[in-house]
Parts: sequence; structure tokens; C-alpha cells
Amino acid sequence: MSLPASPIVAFIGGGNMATSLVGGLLASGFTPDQLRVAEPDAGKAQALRERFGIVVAASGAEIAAGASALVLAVKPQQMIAALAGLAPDAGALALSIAAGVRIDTLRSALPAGVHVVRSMPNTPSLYGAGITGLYAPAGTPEATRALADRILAAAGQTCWVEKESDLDAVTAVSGSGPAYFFLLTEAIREAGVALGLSPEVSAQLAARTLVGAAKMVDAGSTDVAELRAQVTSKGGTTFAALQSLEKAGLRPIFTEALRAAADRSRELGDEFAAASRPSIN
Ligand SMILES: NC(=O)C1=CN([C@@H]2O[C@H](COP(=O)(O)OP(=O)(O)OC[C@H]3O[C@@H](n4cnc5c(N)ncnc54)[C@H](OP(=O)(O)O)[C@@H]3O)[C@@H](O)[C@H]2O)C=CC1
Ligand SMILES: O=C(O)[C@@H]1CCC=N1
Repeated sequence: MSLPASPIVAFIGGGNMATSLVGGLLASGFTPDQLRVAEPDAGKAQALRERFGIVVAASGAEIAAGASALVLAVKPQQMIAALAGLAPDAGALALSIAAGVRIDTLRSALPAGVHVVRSMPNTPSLYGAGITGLYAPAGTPEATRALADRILAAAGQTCWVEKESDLDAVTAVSGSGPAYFFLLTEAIREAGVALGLSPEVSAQLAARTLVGAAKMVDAGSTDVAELRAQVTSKGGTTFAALQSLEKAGLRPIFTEALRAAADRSRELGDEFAAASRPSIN
């Protein structure tokens, strides 16, 4: 199967993540007539029409047929209901961005012949600065993988993992990852206030330091450990702070925190799988 020259992409769900992907696809060369969204909330639907000039229907059943790809962009707990009644073309891609919902669960709610690919994007996708982990089962056509990659590359970088269970770790590292940096910035802001700075000044210093450090990492030429070493003068202030953080066990604290996130991702997968099975009685 080769990719159509102008694939039609239908989004099931028109919320935060779908909006960022639609914007990214249009910026990357897709035309409005190639994109469709199913969104039941009338206000969100109208906002999408006005902002992007695309077709927005109330339900996925109205837009699935004829699409090369369906992007499944509803909340995990809404997914099975959202897939009911869809009639995608045989050979179409069903690209899920939902946390925790496994491929077997998605397949159970979709017609046979649809190629399911799973991904875990993150909220910087809203600004084209995302990183998305993707997984496709063995036997997925190369053209299908290429279409999935092209869709998510519109919101930032992509990387492919070897096993579906790796997506639990991807969710822990990068799916939930922005929140770790936001929490760290909150803690630095509060520590600045404890040192006597006004909340406004401390907030500005902490936020701009986060942005500046991110830009240095984004420059891409130097490893983060080397960037840290460049700030750490011998016996200086940075060394004093880092020694305190290492002594407090910062690294094992993060190892434990990310394991908790990955465990929760796996639990969600189990819960959604159980919920999708027809009840015995
Ligand atoms: N936001 C994040 O940080 C990240 C989110 N994700 C994943 O992306 C997915 C979407 O997240 P996000 O965009 O934040 O969620 P949103 O709630 O912003 O968007 C989902 C949209 O789908 C709508 N919807 C609900 N049921 C249906 C249906 N049957 N058919 C069509 N649309 C429907 C919802 O409407 P209504 O509100 O009326 O229910 C809502 O507008 C989730 O599965 C999440 O796990 C992945 C990585 C990061
Ligand atoms: O917290 C969550 O479950 C979702 C998935 C990754 C980011 N937010």
C-alpha cells in the first residue's frame, strides 16, 4: 500500500491535543480540505471551523469513511464509546494518542482491516515543540507507519519504540514529563521567596531560567550533564546546591516517581481492557 498524495486525516475529538495537531498539519503543508474533526461540543466545533476553515462534524460516524487516517484524540475513558459506529475504510490507519489504551482494546472496538498504531505525545505539542513516542505492531505496512509519523511530526519530534509496553515508560518520561519541570520551577520559585525575594521577582527568575535552560538544551550541541558542568564553578554556589540535592537523593526520588507513573499507565491499560470486554452475564 502506498500513501495517497493528499491523505485525508479525520480527528475523533477536537480538544487540546487535536487542535495542536490540526494547526501543526496545516503549517506543515496539509490543506484544510484534507482535515476533518468530530467534536460534539458545539462551542469547540465552531471555534475549530473559524480558526482552521475545516469540516467539523458532531460525530465520528460522519467523517470516518474515506479518511486515510483516524486520529483517536478523546480521553481514554471516552474511547470505546467514541469508536462505536465508526466505519473507516479497510486499510485505514487508526492512530491513538490516548494514554494507557492498548492496541488490543482499540482493535476490539474497530472494524477488522484497520491498522492501529499507538502514540504518546505531550503538551508542548500545542506549540510544535512536542516529543511523541510511537509503537506499531509487527506487520504494519511501512506506508501506514510513515503516515502516523508524518501526522505526529507536525507537532514536534517523534521516536519509535520496539514494544507496546515501552509506551508506559514513554508516558512516564515525556507524556507526564512537562509536569515535572513545572513542579521543579514552582519549588525554585518558592525557595526564592524563602530567601527574601518578592513572589513576582522569584517567579520571573525561575520561569525565565527554565526557558533559558531549555533553549540551551534545544541548541542540541551539548549533553545536559556537560551543560550542568559548565554552570558549576569549582567550589562555587552551584556546587553547594547540587551537593545538597544529590545528598537528599534527587536521582532515586525521580526513579521512584517515574516508576509510579509507568505503573499507573499499565494499571490504566488493564482497567480499559477490562471495561471493553463484554460483560459475562
Ligand atoms: N493533554 C495532555 O497532556 C496529553 C493528552 N494526551 C491524550 O490525548 C487525548 C486527548 O487529550 P486532550 O486533547 O487533552 O483531551 P480534551 O478533553 O481536551 O479533548 C477530547 C475531546 O473529545 C471530545 N469527545 C468526547 N467524546 C467524543 C466522541 N464520542 N466523539 C468525538 N469527540 C468526543 C471531548 O468533548 P467533551 O469535553 O464534551 O467530552 C473533548 O472536546 C487523551 O486520551 C489524553 O490521554 C496525551 C498526551 C498528553
Ligand atoms: O496524566 C495523564 O494521564 C495524561 C497522559 C500523559 C499526560 N497526561
